[in-house]
Amino acid sequence: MHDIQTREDIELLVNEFYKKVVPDRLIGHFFTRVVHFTWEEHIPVMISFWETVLLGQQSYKGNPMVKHIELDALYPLDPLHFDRWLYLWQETVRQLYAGDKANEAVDRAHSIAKIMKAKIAARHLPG
Ligand code: HEM
Repeated sequence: MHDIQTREDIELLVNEFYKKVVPDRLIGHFFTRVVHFTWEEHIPVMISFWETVLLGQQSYKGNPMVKHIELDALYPLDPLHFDRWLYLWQETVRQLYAGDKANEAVDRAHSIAKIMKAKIAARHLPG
């Protein structure tokens, strides 16, 4: 088993991740019913995001925080959704890759999710 080294490695990771996400009972509906995006556009954005995070390519220019605040307004995102997302992400990374970048993919997802969860939870407070 090798480490994550190229955009193609990330492409496989993202595609395999979504094979688990789409039929998932807890979070699949966000991708199939809540948002109306096209996979042809979304997949390359996700690949670029992880290429930027892990391989330093600067190919992603966007704001995931804003996207998820908008998503939460359409259908409330709660901690269980984040836990499920992270579980499936970690499972997919571990199935495919081993090494520093693979560890980083898991760790960075957890730290980004923690920030997203906190910002979204704060928006759910009254007042
Ligand atoms: C509760 C867990 C999550 C759910 C249900 C979820 C769902 C989604 C959905 C439906 C979109 C498409 C939004 C749109 O195009 O309108 C999206 C975009 C995205 N998500 Fe998540 N997400 C979750 C957690 C995360 C986490 C933890 C990360 C990062 C580690 C992440 C990274 C991204 C990125 C980079 C995009 C693309 C934003 C853009 O278009 O610029 N997501 N997510």
